[in-house]
Amino acid sequence: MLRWLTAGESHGPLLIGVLEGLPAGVQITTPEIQAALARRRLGYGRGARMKFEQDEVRVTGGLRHGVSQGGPFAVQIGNTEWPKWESVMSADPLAEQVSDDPNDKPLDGQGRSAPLTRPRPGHADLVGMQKYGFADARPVLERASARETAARVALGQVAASFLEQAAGIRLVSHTVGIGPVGTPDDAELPGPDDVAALDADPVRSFHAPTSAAMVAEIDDCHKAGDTLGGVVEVLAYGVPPGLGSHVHWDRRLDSRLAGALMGIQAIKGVEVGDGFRTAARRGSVAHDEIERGDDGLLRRRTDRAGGVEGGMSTGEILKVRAAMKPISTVPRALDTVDVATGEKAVAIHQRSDVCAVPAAGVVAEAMVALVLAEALVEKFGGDSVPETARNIRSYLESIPELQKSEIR
Ligand SMILES: Cc1cc2nc3c(=O)[nH]c(=O)nc-3n(C[C@H](O)[C@H](O)[C@H](O)COP(=O)(O)O)c2cc1C
Ligand SMILES: C=C(O[C@@H]1CC(C(=O)O)=C[C@@H](OP(=O)(O)O)[C@H]1O)C(=O)O
Repeated sequence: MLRWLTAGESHGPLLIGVLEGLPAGVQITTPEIQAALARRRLGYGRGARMKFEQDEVRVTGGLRHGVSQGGPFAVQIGNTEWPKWESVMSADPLAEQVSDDPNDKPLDGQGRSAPLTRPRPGHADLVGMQKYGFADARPVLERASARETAARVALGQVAASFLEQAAGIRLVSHTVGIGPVGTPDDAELPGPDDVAALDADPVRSFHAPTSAAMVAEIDDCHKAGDTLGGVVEVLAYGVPPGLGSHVHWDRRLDSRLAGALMGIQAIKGVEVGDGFRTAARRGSVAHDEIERGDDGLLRRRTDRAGGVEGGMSTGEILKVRAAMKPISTVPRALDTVDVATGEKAVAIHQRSDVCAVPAAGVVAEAMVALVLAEALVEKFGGDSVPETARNIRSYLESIPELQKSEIR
């Protein structure tokens, strides 16, 4: 069983990620995790914080000399902004605190401690205050913030290394929509060797004309004091048939992928394969017909299903999309109510991303890596990478000749 947890606040000293159940023998280094985190900070339209925030990575468990040891993998990601937030986010009571009320904030002379009482529509502020009994949105936004996704990307990089080393599975993510600008449906799909080119594109698009239109849309939106969402796609190459299961809803690979992707801040919709587009087709052109190739292997003529049938991977390219709503901290601030006075107000805004869709793609890739790694460990077990790899080989060999299919 593979499990993962994150902890830490957006403006706290650091984030923590723990991955438990990882086999021994995964080769991974701190600079590789650092590089994965740098990819998450990429993307035209991100705000001021991403320019100066340096993710300070420290692996504190599970790794020795660049190789996983079978125990829980633990990573810390320091927030370089922490010195400015030390008193606002102090874990312990401050010496100058005068009240016992946990909602009373001591002044730190920087204005950061002022209670946030003008909840932003679309963020977790208001309902989080109601639910947890806070008079201030600070503690809510600190954990609702997508800063937390840095920890997931660090863990996802470990999962991705395991997938590649044990099973030859490689992942790619790219942006397919920003606001109203979308990549044409017949555009070429990026492959695993295109990751560097994608990371070099300002919006992580694989289609040059669309990329330019996306950048123009972000510029336009920025000028208008507004924000944007969009759609990202994650592709996994080399996934063997049989991950997940048809036998129970919570064992289905598509259900687990959808849950993991919907668990990313601001994701409002998930598609597996052609998803909603398939719903508009007739059955004769909605499914992937099966044929036998000259090499004797079965294959699908198309991949409309996105590599999942009956809740199990088919061996075709796994394709999932996630739709992100526009950033809710809108510079031209939205109407709200000041819950300290009951008066009409505009929502809090200090700084924010205009568009974080390219970063969300990197986070989505990490979530897919974690789900696939969990499904791989579940199906093939193994306490070490060679043992998992051996089990995969033995399973693939055991499939009867007339049922053997291509793995793409
Ligand atoms: C990579 C990434 C960056 C984000 N940056 C911001 C931001 O700068 N400002 C903001 O208000 N929301 C930002 N968000 C979105 C909020 O985290 C999200 O709207 C909030 O958690 C509420 O969304 P929910 O209703 O889906 O939980 C970002 C999300 C992601 C995935
Ligand atoms: C810090 C990150 O994203 C943050 C996500 C976020 C939000 O509300 O989700 C709000 C912004 O933070 P701040 O309010 O401190 O400027 C983003 O910068 C990150 O991705 O590392």
